[in-house]
Amino acid sequence: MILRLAVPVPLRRLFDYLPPAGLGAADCKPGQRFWVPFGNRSLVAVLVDVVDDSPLDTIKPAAERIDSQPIFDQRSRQFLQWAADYYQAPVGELYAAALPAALRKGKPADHWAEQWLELTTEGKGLPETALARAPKQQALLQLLLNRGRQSRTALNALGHNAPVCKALCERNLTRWVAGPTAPPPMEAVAPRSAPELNDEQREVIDAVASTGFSASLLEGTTGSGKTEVYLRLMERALREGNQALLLVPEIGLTPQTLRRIAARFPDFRIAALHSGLADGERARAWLSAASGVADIVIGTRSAIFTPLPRLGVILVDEEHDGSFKQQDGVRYSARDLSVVLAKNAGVPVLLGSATPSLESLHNALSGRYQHLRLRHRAGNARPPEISVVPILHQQLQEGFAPQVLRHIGATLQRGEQALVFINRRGYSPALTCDDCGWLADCPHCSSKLTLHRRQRQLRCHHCDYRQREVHSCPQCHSRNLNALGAGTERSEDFLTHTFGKYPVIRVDRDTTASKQALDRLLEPARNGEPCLLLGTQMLAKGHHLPKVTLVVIQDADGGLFSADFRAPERMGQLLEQVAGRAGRGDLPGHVLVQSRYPEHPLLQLLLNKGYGAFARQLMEERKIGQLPPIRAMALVRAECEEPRWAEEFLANVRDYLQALAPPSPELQYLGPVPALLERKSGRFRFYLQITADKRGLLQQMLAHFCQWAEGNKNRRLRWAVDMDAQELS
Ligand SMILES: Nc1ncnc2c1ncn2[C@@H]1O[C@H](COP(=O)(O)OP(=O)(O)OP(=O)(O)O)[C@@H](O)[C@H]1O
Ligand SMILES: [Zn+2]
Repeated sequence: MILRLAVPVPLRRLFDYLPPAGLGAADCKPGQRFWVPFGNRSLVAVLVDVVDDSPLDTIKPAAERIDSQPIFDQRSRQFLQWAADYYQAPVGELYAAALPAALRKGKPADHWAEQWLELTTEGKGLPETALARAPKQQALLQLLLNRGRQSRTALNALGHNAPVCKALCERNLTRWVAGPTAPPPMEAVAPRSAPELNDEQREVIDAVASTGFSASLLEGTTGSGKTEVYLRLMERALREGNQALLLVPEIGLTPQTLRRIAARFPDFRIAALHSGLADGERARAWLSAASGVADIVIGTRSAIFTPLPRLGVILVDEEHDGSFKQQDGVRYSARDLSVVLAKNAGVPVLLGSATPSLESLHNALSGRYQHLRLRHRAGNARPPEISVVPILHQQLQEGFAPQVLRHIGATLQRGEQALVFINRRGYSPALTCDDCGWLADCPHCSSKLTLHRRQRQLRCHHCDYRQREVHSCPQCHSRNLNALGAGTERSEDFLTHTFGKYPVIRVDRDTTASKQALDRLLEPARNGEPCLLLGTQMLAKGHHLPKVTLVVIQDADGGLFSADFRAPERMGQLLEQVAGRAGRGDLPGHVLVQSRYPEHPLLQLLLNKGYGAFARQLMEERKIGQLPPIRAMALVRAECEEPRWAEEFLANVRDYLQALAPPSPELQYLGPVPALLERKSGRFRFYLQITADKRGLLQQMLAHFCQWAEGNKNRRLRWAVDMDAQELS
């Protein structure tokens, strides 16, 4: 008997081992983890297959079995293999990416096994009122009758203490049994009932069949009640005894989101998977999902790889969000994989957004996905009114046009809230010397350092390099240093100075180190007091603040002239999402967009016709340029401290690939070219771009290439395949 294991090393194959000493065929099941010797290291590997024979002459035994039961079920193993093939990723690394850190490091799943309290036959048969004189015992009994067995963790969280459990056990009404991991308890919230659906929402829900595979894009304007649609579809799956998976963007998984869901589903077990959890809690949540105990699984990108044995529906919120694409290591798209998983599991998947990605829109317009729409805002809210404020020859104050400042003042005076969007954190994005022209550069990247005045630091936003703020020029010693341009800190100072009577709340990565911090910061805004919110894209998504009636976009021009063909799409999404924060309650909303190019046709289209028309125009341009999503695109990336090596390597790659498949109108090569950020963390970065009519051909070529390139012996050069690349940076 031979064990075939996925070992976390950068090689695209499985590895054969003998069973650990003392274990037989019946002890080794696919999906269990093992410690295996690899070179002179010991690694955590996952058993994928048990076979009779191996092509190898000498095979080492695995060192030790870690799990008594499999933790990856068959469907998740197939899914991971599929993803490894599609993204040209080493399958062992993909398994590692699927596991939470504590399990990746080899802690046995049994460590989180739980005790469960369940009813005995006597307990089940007890008349309703039998324990009326012991109300605590009665309450516990009722809970077990209504909701089935309960984990010790859940009972503690619900306030059913040990003596009460013991009393019921002594009466032989209940007993403790060993069972699977339960999700970490959530903070208690008051249950909330659902609003009545409007007609549009009902049509959308009816259009999604409850069983069998289907993929749908829900294109629903901001504030149209998409979340309500997700909740209803989840509810339907839960009532049928299935698990629901909700994927959210990285900044979308806030305590507020969790509370909203917990309030709707008090009777179901929720496992949240996100980076804010301690290792142990995250392992607990993951195992509770993998064993089928958790009913609802909410997570960011990597949650797509969690085994879900009872999966019944998948929902992807803000499907256009860039954080669904992993940008290093195994470069997968959780959004795209969600459709594959739904297909494998035979369940519906719904991708929702007010600003769908061109990829999903293309799939919807070509009929591959069902195209569902919510065109109106839910409740009484109306769409906001949008105006452009030209700023080219205007006398600006710290980047704000005078009429914009007047509008902000008037809004606050009416007792309403204003939101100012600035897509740059820190005080100023460039520090320069007025005498000699010196500019504060990152020593490791081809980028400038951002001044963070609060911390008295200069920081690189690409590699996180930090140094003390300087007050004289390191080159000519002049003290005439000039901070150019404004980030959130600088605007905060200015707006606080100008509108001092009202609280100014700055929301960016620096003020919201934890998810709880964001919640706390937004507290005054949720309470409805007049205040001024100021922040980066963290403010653009998901927040529902009915008193925000004015949204100011300080600089709309960022995406208009970039070398990245996706930049206008991202700009459009961001502007529409930010604008969508205005007027979500009963009060009408107004959006002011400052621009140096108010006549730019794309900006005009976006502001006058909305994102839908804008995106369809971009699609026409992609057709002309034969760019994604019309064609498939992959990048081969290479980076090295020695730029020549990376460039040479990619030139060889190009020769190799062209020998396999010569360029043609259907298959085009570009590069090697330097990445938009040419140097990062001391390494020079280049890519080779391949666009193809047929995804299958691209896949085949790249699979051959990976086998060839795995032999690359230059340890200082890193290379990677980026299938369906999202960024050219
Ligand atoms: N059928 C309904 N009747 C009344 N109010 C509703 C209904 N559906 C949703 N709402 C309310 O409308 C508001 C906006 O809904 P929700 O946050 O779900 O919108 P959304 O489409 O997800 O918005 P966005 O994409 O901008 O985040 C919420 O306060 C929600 O409770
Ligand atoms: Zn840097």
